[in-house]
Amino acid sequence: MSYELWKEALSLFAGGVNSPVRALVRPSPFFTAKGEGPFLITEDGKKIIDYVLGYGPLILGHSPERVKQKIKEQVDKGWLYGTPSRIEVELAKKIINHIPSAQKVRFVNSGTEATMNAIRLARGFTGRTKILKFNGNYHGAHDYALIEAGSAVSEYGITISKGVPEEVVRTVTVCEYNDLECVERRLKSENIAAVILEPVMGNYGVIPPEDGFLRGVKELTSTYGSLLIFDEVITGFRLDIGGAQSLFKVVPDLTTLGKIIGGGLPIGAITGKREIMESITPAGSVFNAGTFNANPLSMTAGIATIEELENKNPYTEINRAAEVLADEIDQMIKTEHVTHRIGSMFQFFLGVKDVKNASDAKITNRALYLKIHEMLLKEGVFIPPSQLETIFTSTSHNDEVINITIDKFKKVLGELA
Ligand SMILES: Cc1ncc(COP(=O)(O)O)c(C=O)c1O
Ligand SMILES: NCC(=O)CCC(=O)O
Repeated sequence: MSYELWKEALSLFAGGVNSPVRALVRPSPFFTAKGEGPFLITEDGKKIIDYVLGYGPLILGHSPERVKQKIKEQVDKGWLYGTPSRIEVELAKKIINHIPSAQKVRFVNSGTEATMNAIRLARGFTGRTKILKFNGNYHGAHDYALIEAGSAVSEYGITISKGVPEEVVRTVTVCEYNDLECVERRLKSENIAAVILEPVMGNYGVIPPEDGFLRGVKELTSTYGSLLIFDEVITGFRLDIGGAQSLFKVVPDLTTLGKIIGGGLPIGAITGKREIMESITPAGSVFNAGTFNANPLSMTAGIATIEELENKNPYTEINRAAEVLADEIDQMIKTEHVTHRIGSMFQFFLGVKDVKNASDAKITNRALYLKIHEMLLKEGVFIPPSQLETIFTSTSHNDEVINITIDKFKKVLGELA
């Protein structure tokens, strides 16, 4: 049973979990025994409609048949070689084929590793040290990313993580999202190696770039000799098969990927312009290595997932599911709020009127959001346990599932009114 496992977990893990966002589930975290299509089946035998989807990777829902089959076939061939393999070549070709900025690829094991290495690469390539990031953007859990970050960092009230050295903090400068003037000021006055950003914010609720913001940052970085890194760990292969950069037609110098490209298995990738990527070891001297880099099982699940996206082009369908649900919720909430949706990502902000950056979003009524999360979970619907995370749809969220979800929202919001 979940509750007994939770009690045990509290004695085994810091805060009972292995990633902090998971501890926020109310009234206490449920333990999952199985994932199937749009559902999580808990250790208590409850079937729950899942809009968290592993925090983004599961664009085809849980355990999609073809991906499962391909993983099983790969298991028969072994799951770690310590040598190059045909499958990493195949997945890299798919990424280069779809992502406009991608000319070469380095596979790593998480989004965190991807942005950490992309930042080192930008520093090594430009010979500069400073990085410009945006308040509330989340780039994983390494030192250079844990400064005014979104997601669980902000949810737990951490501005700069303890343990990050002062010297490191001084190498990172921060602007508000959508504030081009700030970007220009910083690029002018500080010697910046790279600007890193989420092309659509997905770690402070969903906050889209304003018209001209991404293009403006691109122009400014090229004027001042800095590199532009799009962190597409969430948006890559989700907003479009070519990521946000295809959707907005702005091509960065480097792109970090993760989540969907591993089909639900651990993965990350740094990709970008050939001449920059050539600085990575052993071609260049910006060091990267990893026992598990380009792991055969992750490569296989990634290829199978991208093949499904190529063959079925499900974007209209998953976007529509999100649109129907987001619109219904938007109309049901009678108090002041904002709903942002882009493609199959959305989130609602309670008690605010206009949200264009993390400072605007900071004052949303998070306690009420959590209450809604808790009441929905009781009804069998799992939305993220934090206002700052994104609600995702997948190809498994069909009309029936969406309609059930709408009814559950109606019930919960009705009870709260
Ligand atoms: C935009 C972005 N970058 C990086 C990361 C870190 O990825 P990982 O959790 O795989 O380390 C995340 C995780 O959610 C993310 O959303
Ligand atoms: N939006 C942040 C994440 O998706 C990360 C998940 C985790 O840290 O467990």
